Amino acid sequence: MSSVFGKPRVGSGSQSAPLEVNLAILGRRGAGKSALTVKFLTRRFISEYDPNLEDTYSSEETVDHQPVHLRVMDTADPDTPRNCERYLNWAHAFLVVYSVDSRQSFEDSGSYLELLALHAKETQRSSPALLLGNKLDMAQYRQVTKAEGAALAGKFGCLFFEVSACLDFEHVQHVFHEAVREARRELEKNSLPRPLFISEERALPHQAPLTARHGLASCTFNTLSTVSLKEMPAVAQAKLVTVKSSRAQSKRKAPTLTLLKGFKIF
Ligand SMILES: Nc1nc2c(ncn2[C@@H]2O[C@H](COP(=O)(O)OP(=O)(O)OP(=O)(O)O)[C@@H](O)[C@H]2O)c(=O)[nH]1
Repeated sequence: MSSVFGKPRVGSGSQSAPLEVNLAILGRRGAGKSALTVKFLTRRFISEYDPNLEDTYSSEETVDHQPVHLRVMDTADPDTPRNCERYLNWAHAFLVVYSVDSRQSFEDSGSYLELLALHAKETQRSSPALLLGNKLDMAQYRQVTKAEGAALAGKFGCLFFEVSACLDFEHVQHVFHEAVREARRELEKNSLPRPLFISEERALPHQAPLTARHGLASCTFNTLSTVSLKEMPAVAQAKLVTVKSSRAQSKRKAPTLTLLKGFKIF
């Protein structure tokens, strides 16, 4: 299992091994994280999910003619984010989702973006985030304007899209592929040769864990509670379900699809 979650590889052409990209979907409960994930993987909109299940799915994609092994973690933070390090340290890119008909979900998305910014500062390693205003089909009940979404994204320097999990698949796919492109850019940047330093070996001063220094892994999220790192499950324990999108898209080839969050898709 550990090899499944191994080190990312950056390839440049279709001949090379697939690029491996881990993508985490964050957002308040009910924002539509599962619906978007399932839409992307299967082209279908499914309206009911078990909100307490968190799964990581795997899909073979082709982005800009390059094969990509994409893993998508559909997170399920309870009312307060818990054990955020499980995705902060795992993902190469993040989709932060709010619902255009929920002001509260928009505010929470801002807190998630702050959490990501703080983590990037702390680790000196930034992972791109994309902000998604979901449920565009519910625009008549808007509580968040498009301009507000764009402004929040601008504040954190991330891409912004309004989408709907129950409208066209192509738009949702485009957003996921944009996340792959962003992750790829970052991975390529990090894989550039770095200057070589030869320094005297010295014991590192004791470093307090990230949690203790900035309260980051404790995921203080507005008024949220503190979380013990010991509770954090290893990512490799996450259930991995492989959905090949080409098969998923064909009813004939895949009469019964792999279960997603306990739901059979026919
Ligand atoms: N109209 C509409 N409803 C949506 C859309 N996306 C999700 N929903 C509905 O919103 C509700 C919540 O969607 P989920 O996908 O379960 O949301 P989530 O963010 O995964 O929530 P948790 O699983 O609780 O973390 C469900 O009833 C979905 O059917 C959308 O784009 N449009």
